[in-house]
Amino acid sequence: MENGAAKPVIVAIDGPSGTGKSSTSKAVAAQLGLSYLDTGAQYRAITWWMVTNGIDTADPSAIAAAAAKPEILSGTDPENPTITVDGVDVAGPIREQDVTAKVSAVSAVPEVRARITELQRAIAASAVTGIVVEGRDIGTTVLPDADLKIFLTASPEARAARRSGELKGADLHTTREALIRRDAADSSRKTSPLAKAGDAVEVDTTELTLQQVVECVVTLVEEKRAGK
Ligand SMILES: Nc1ncnc2c1ncn2[C@@H]1O[C@H](COP(=O)(O)OP(=O)(O)O)[C@@H](O)[C@H]1O
Ligand SMILES: Nc1ccn([C@@H]2O[C@H](COP(=O)(O)OP(=O)(O)O)[C@@H](O)[C@H]2O)c(=O)n1
Repeated sequence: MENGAAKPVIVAIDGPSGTGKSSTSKAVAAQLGLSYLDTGAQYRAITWWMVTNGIDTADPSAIAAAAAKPEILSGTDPENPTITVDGVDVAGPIREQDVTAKVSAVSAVPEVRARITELQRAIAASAVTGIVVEGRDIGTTVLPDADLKIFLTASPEARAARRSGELKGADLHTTREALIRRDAADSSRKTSPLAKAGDAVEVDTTELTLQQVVECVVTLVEEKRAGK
């Protein structure tokens, strides 16, 4: 664009657990001066609130009835992403095992998805230079008009090895089984399941370093901006 600021660029990055969405999205956003939104953290935050407030996460109607109650705020600086629920910093607790085990059940409830999707669209619309939004249904449902859609994949073995590395030596087999179970639940739910958008670029990260994946996505964004 000649005069004034460039049009904000919207990048959607989806894929199963451990494919590199968060690390790639943060690095791409930081490199390109864009905002960053981790939508998985929002679903984890609402799950944390349900657990903390004694809501039965196996009861979809109880979850639906409480879905509007917590106030979830996401900080979108890729160098320092933050997440609070009713003013409480939950960045640590939302990564705990109990929340991880329950998040797929909570995120499958349509009232939860409607609430969180609305938040995500408002955040994306207010990003001045643009935003990288990562999750499961960003390209298909949340931001179907995104300028660029990426779908990251990797073998279950690579994903489990990455996750158990993070969880400080957690058993590889158990981690792999838990990942596969969560992916199956996320892919088979009725409301906006984990899926590749028809116009998404698929990148298999199994044999790539994080740096290679970041370079690949940065190049794709730059090509889009140049109108290629
Ligand atoms: N291409 C890659 N090669 C090796 N490790 C990676 C790669 N991409 C990400 N990782 C590592 O794998 C772990 C999970 O990555 P993360 O970005 O959290 O995945 P996701 O957001 O898809 O669950 C992190 O420890 C990250 O540093
Ligand atoms: N856009 C999104 C993002 C996450 N989620 C849900 O939130 C969970 C946690 O997402 P996450 O990105 O933190 O997952 P991990 O990278 O920790 O595996 C997923 O397993 C989904 O159940 C979703 O339903 N839709």
